[in-house]
Amino acid sequence: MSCQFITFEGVEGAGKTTQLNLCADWLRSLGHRVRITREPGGTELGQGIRQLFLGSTGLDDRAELMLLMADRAQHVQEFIKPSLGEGFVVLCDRYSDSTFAYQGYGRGMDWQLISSLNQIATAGLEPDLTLWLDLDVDLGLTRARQQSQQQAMSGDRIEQEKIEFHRQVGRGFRNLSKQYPQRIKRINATTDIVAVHAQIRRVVTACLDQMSLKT
Ligand SMILES: Nc1ncnc2c1ncn2[C@@H]1O[C@H](COP(=O)(O)OP(=O)(O)O)[C@@H](O)[C@H]1O
Ligand SMILES: Cc1cn([C@H]2C[C@H](O)[C@@H](COP(=O)(O)OP(=O)(O)O)O2)c(=O)[nH]c1=O
Repeated sequence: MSCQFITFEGVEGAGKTTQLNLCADWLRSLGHRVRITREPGGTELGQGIRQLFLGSTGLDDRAELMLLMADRAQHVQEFIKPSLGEGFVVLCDRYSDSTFAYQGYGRGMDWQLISSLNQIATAGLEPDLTLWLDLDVDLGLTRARQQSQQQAMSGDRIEQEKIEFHRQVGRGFRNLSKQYPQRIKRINATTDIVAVHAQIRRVVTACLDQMSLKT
């Protein structure tokens, strides 16, 4: 297993962005060349898609899914693949697992439909490692809503979904981690920021060590 493409996943407010930034700083301090990015919104096209995705009212489920897939297709071709090709470690805030969790489990959309579209969008590119920040949905939403309040913003369209939607998303990530135990590593995100980062260091170090054993 290579360890160059790492994704961060989890429910709203799980700490993905905070941990991704800490992980990037740490990897850079070890001498790795790192690029950070996110979905939706990792390219110029994607920034427009992100606004439509988070801000539209009355968005149809299939339209929502295809916006996400258009974002991903552009992101993979324009940013992720070239960065990997240049030898960067790419840390990405959300990727395909979010679609299976939110649109699959949350919205109840057809799994096969998502898989087929995702295969087209990613051209088969899967993460080498996925860090699943496992946090109780209610706690995550509390954190996310506090953050929105501090920034004097109302939560986005997804954050405002009803609690049962978010619970389904949480179940989705749990089931995905069972389905892909080699790739998806669970991180206990209930502890403080430093302790969560320490867990991530251990998992990423193990992944990097495995890679160097194979080269
Ligand atoms: N381990 C933690 N304990 C308490 N608060 C945290 C922790 N990690 C992040 N936060 C806070 O929770 C909020 C959401 O964190 P963020 O990293 O943006 O999560 P996400 O990207 O998963 O939505 C922020 O205000 C952040 O400072
Ligand atoms: C990538 C992706 C994101 N999303 C949602 C999850 C988030 O609510 C939103 C992205 O917002 P973002 O601010 O990146 O999430 P967070 O606040 O958790 O860091 O998009 C999907 O529904 N499906 C997807 O495939």
